[in-house]
Amino acid sequence: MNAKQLAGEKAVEHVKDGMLLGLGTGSTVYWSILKLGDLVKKGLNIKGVPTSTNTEKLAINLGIPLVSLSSINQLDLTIDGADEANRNFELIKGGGGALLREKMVASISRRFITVIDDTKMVTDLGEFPLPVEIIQFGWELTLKQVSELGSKPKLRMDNNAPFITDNGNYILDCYFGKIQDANGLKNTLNMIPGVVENGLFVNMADTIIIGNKNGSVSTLYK
Ligand SMILES: O=C(CO)[C@H](O)[C@H](O)COP(=O)(O)O
Repeated sequence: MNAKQLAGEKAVEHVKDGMLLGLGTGSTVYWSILKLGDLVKKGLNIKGVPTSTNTEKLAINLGIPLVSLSSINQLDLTIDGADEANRNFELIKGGGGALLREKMVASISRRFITVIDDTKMVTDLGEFPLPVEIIQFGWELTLKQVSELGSKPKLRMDNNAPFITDNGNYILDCYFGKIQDANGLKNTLNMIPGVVENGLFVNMADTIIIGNKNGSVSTLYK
């Protein structure tokens, strides 16, 4: 079993019958969703809110009942991946481009479990370029304003055309170097008018489940 599968499947042990779940996006939480699909077939009663069209399709194929974000006030638990995590439980997310919906879903979750492999646990955030979702209108201006904060933003591409998020927006991938004040940077970025949201998740994750190369799994609680 690979490290992502170990972490993804371990997280499902925290799921209880009757829960409303946030379903994250990516190749690690994929294993959680697969496992949930198995359990639903065996009678587990859960409902999920997907964080991307990819996750929505996967959940529908597996027979996991879904509800819309607008129809609920709170989720019991969200399971989602991350691109980097540190010991303060701060995360960089958005490598898969789903950061906006992921953050909206995480924001109404009583618990948020992050599932990662051991390569993603870091001392300082920032080696992974921070994804920033921006609107298409005037994107070059937004890129300039983000670069003035001390980063080197690059417009994310997909086969020679800009990558478009599920929300119809662009993504800037931004190298800031070591991120010392994740909360400050998160708030500063979101004050730029063309920025919709960024991939810094602060005070959201309460549990980090790490799949290790040697086949073990570590769980960190905040
Ligand atoms: O934030 C995300 C998508 O927007 C993913 O959770 C993150 O990119 C990790 O993905 P993976 O588990 O495939 O490495």
